[in-house]
Amino acid sequence: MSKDIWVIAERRNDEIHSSTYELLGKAREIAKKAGDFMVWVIVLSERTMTETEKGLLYRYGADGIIAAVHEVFQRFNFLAYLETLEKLAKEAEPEIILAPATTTGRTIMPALAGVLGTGLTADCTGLDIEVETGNLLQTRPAIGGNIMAMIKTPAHRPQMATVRPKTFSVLEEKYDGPREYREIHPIFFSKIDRMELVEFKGTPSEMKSIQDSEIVISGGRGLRKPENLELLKRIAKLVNGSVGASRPIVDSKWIGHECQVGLSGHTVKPRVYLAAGISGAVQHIAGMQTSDVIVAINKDRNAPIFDFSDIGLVGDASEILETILKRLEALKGEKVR
Ligand SMILES: Cc1cc2nc3c(=O)[nH]c(=O)nc-3n(C[C@H](O)[C@H](O)[C@H](O)COP(=O)(O)OP(=O)(O)OC[C@H]3O[C@@H](n4cnc5c(N)ncnc54)[C@H](O)[C@@H]3O)c2cc1C
Repeated sequence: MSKDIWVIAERRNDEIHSSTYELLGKAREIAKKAGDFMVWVIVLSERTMTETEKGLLYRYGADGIIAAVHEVFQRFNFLAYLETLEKLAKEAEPEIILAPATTTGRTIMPALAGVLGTGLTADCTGLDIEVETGNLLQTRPAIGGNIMAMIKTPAHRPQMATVRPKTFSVLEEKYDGPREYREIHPIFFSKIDRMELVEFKGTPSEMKSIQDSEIVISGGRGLRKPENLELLKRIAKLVNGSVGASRPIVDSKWIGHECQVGLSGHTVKPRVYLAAGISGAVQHIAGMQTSDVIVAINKDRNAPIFDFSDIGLVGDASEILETILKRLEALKGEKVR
């Protein structure tokens, strides 16, 4: 009998979020290495899935889909999610359960691990499998990001982990597996209406989120004053990118936490990451080191950020940013205010 790896899908704005496809890619890699695993995606939705949605999940690595359909899943409902996932997991007994470390994943996975009597490794940055034992090798930063811990769960099943979005890449080659589909319509036994959604506040929508952007223009303490963030914003707007930040300037309330890159912020993997006035502390690097091209601006030529950069510019951040801005404006032939 095959063993199962589950990926719990993240849905946002009625779509499967990219973090689900990233986890599917990693689950596929683990299944291939272990040999006898099947990869399932668990989708909790208020409606039946379309053929296009199913096709994408299969293409990106799923052998099968379990869709739990109920109107309550229109929004995240903790009790309904927990009851459904607990029941499914107790029936199917998967070996491994993975979920994105999003607000939903971070809320439901610890509770699910609790009711299943197993452990959870949160915010993993690497996953692998020990083929002989089937133990999941879960890597995550520890002690403020200064060491990487490798965690195994040999005595309990399922093995559960969350992984930050943008940590893994989606499968490049099309996967063509068995394509099983099961749909269930849960009946709830606990009082799921004990929780009421009072209000839903999305993140400010004037710019794309840093995790969804192909270009992230980030600033750190070397910007010296909040007004210089304006330069980052104008450059980001011209290149259709987003503004990121190091932790000190988020702590100083120059910009919101949704923009923080790093260990206690977000992980990003854009095509271009520009770090202006950021020293390159290990906790910041943890959130951006897999970006395709890293450009750093720093007045200190020995700043650690240059060890991780493809292009390094030594000089004053605001002066260099102004030059970049002028050049971009000239190239575009327009002035964006
Ligand atoms: C548990 C934990 C979690 C953390 N999580 C995060 C996280 O998620 N994200 C994060 O960023 N940090 C995080 N930190 C903080 C981290 O350790 C660093 O303190 C932080 O990243 C430093 O931010 P910075 O580079 O902006 O500032 P600094 O380290 O002060 O660096 C400023 C840089 O700007 C340069 N500079 C100064 N003036 C100029 C100028 N005029 N022009 C150009 N360059 C100039 C300096 O040479 C220096 O390199 C965390 C720390 C801990 C302990």
